[in-house]
Amino acid sequence: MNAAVATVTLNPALDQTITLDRLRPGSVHRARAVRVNAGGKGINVAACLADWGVATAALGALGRDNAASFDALFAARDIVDRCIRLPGDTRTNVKLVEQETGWTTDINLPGLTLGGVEFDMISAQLADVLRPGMPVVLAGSLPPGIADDAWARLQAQASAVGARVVLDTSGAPLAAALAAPRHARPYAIKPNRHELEAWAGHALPDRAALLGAARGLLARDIGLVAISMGADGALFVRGDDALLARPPRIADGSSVGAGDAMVAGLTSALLDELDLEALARRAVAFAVAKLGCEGARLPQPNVVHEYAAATVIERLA
Ligand SMILES: Nc1ncnc2c1ncn2[C@@H]1O[C@H](COP(=O)(O)OP(=O)(O)OP(=O)(O)O)[C@@H](O)[C@H]1O
Ligand SMILES: O=P(O)(O)OC[C@@]1(O)O[C@H](CO)[C@@H](O)[C@@H]1O
Repeated sequence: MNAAVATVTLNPALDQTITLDRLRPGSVHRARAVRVNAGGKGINVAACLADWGVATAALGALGRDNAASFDALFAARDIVDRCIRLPGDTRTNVKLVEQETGWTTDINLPGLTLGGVEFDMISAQLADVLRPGMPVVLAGSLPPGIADDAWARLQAQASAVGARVVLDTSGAPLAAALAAPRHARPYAIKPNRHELEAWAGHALPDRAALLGAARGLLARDIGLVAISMGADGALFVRGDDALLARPPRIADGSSVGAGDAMVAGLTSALLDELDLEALARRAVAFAVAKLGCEGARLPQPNVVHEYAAATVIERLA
């Protein structure tokens, strides 16, 4: 199968979600429930895209010793498995969900150490799937052993063949990717508000500040900026157009993976060459739809279409 989209996850994870009444640091807890899902940002994006019917290849590095959940996910969703396997275990990230408050506490581990050889193997896998115009999602943190410019380097590789990079990362790797030469910058980025504030180095307290930051990024040749703001929705800015998209319903419980579903929706909209409003509706609808499901999963397309139609759009001057 020729993939229409590729996702790269350099630091995937098994997500262990533990439900508690309430987190009380320093005390013994009796968990209500636990589940484990194959995850990591790019893997989650691939899973949502596959549910939407987009032929997707997942690239990255998995530990050989606990790869079964990933193998099962790829097989069940028809995701093209382009992940290299390394000795050892993929990290397990712990998500503590409090029933009383609805809060989630994430404990994300560092992950398997990768070296230059492994990075080159992943880059070779990417070279093999890249096509002009193809959306390529680069997502998540970088594992130990990988330099901060890893996303910037894969971005340059993808841009060189005319692929469109959708970047979702934070901290130093985001800064390095945005500082790349103009022709090798990402086509689209989806920071959440806090990630963008960290990159900007100051608070972005209101809509005007967020819009200003987004326009500053467009001026650096980023084609599309989506700033997610949790239950408040997201700001989408492209060219002269800017809008705020609010979810049609507020979901309870863990919001883990909502951002990844949003990236998947945005990516599918790029494939379909949607205009900005339709893209924003699609992206928010994917996120809201995912919030009703366990793990990285979308419900039937008609549910997503209903959420897209009900997403509230406000055009910004
Ligand atoms: N409680 C909620 N109810 C409805 N929609 C939500 C809620 N939380 C998030 N969303 C939707 O999901 C989108 C992405 O959420 P968020 O801003 O939390 O992303 P994120 O920080 O990248 O998430 P994560 O890293 O946990 O996947 C939001 O823009 C919004 O559309
Ligand atoms: O440590 P990173 O790479 O920043 O984030 C990893 C992670 O929190 O992201 C996904 C949710 O977005 C989870 O599946 C996974 O555990």
